[in-house]
Amino acid sequence: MKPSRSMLYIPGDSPGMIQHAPIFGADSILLDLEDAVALTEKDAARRMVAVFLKRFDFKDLFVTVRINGADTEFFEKDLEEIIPCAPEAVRLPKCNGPEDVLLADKKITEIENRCGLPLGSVKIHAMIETALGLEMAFAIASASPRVSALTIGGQDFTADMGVQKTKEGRELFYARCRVVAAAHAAGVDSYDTVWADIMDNEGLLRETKEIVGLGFTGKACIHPSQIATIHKAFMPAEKDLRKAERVVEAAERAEREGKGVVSVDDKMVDAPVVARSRHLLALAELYGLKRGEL
Ligand SMILES: CC(=O)SCCNC(=O)CCNC(=O)[C@H](O)C(C)(C)COP(=O)(O)OP(=O)(O)OC[C@H]1O[C@@H](n2cnc3c(N)ncnc32)[C@H](O)[C@@H]1OP(=O)(O)O
Ligand SMILES: O=C([O-])CC(=O)C(=O)O
Ligand SMILES: [Mg+2]
Repeated sequence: MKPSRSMLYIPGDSPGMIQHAPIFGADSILLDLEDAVALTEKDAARRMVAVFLKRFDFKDLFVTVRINGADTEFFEKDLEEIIPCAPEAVRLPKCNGPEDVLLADKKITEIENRCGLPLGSVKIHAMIETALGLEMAFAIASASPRVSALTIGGQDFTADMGVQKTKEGRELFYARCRVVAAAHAAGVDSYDTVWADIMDNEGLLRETKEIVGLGFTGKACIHPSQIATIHKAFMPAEKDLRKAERVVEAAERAEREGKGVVSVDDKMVDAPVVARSRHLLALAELYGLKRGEL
């Protein structure tokens, strides 16, 4: 298993940015054909992204492409040109219900068949960007086995709701909770929305710690300088890891000694506490902390 904490957006019509993608240290990248690309550049961007997917060595980066929405004239063309190049996933913006996923799924299946690609190999990351999409979040996440992540687009969601997007993010709190729970219930990953202020990495760190606390498995970003901050926020705090180690040790000792319940730091340790502790230790290891390094 590889970490999937950071996903860097790169405009699909910026070859200079795309060619540097492997050096930034992101876990994944998102070549954008949607809102980062002007209407007049849509065809050129699509062609450019297809050429990069075919010819460029992205090393071990997880490469996804954000196509244009099912309600646009670009949707079919995007799928026709991008799927044969076999990106790991396509991000589907503005999903309002399972029918949007099913439409993309059907088209992708046709193209995979035609091109001799393994069926189901190109995944869908479905974006929740409207109030209607939010109400349908679980149905969207479970519409097809091709969906491997739900993501929230905070700019579009707040625009749809007619509210302002703030750094504190109260207006997104319910939507974030609902998206992350729907994703988890469907057994898929969850990506939080971008932090728009590229000069304010302190704010990004605070926000990322919050969304990690809600259970998101990753966060999108728009600038290479945001990647390290996101990774820092995903790493569990040292004091929490030390506590988790004590909990797991105590639980293993109790099991050897045939005891049901033990206490650590004067607090009862039961099965969910042990499960959470093991999960935290596993995450730290996934994010690069070696055993015994604490
Ligand atoms: C609401 C939404 O849908 S958000 C998602 C869509 N938006 C995007 O994809 C935007 C992605 N980000 C960007 O395009 C840019 O970061 C911008 C326009 C916000 C700022 O760009 P710049 O003003 O060039 O930033 P800056 O001067 O700090 O860039 C420094 C270097 O990083 C590069 N860089 C900046 N952003 C990125 C990026 N996302 N990916 C790769 N390289 C990047 C620049 O090309 C520049 O490289 P250079 O030194 O070789 O010339
Ligand atoms: O993925 C994101 O956060 C960017 C986006 O489309 C939005 O905020 O509407
Ligand atoms: Mg959006």
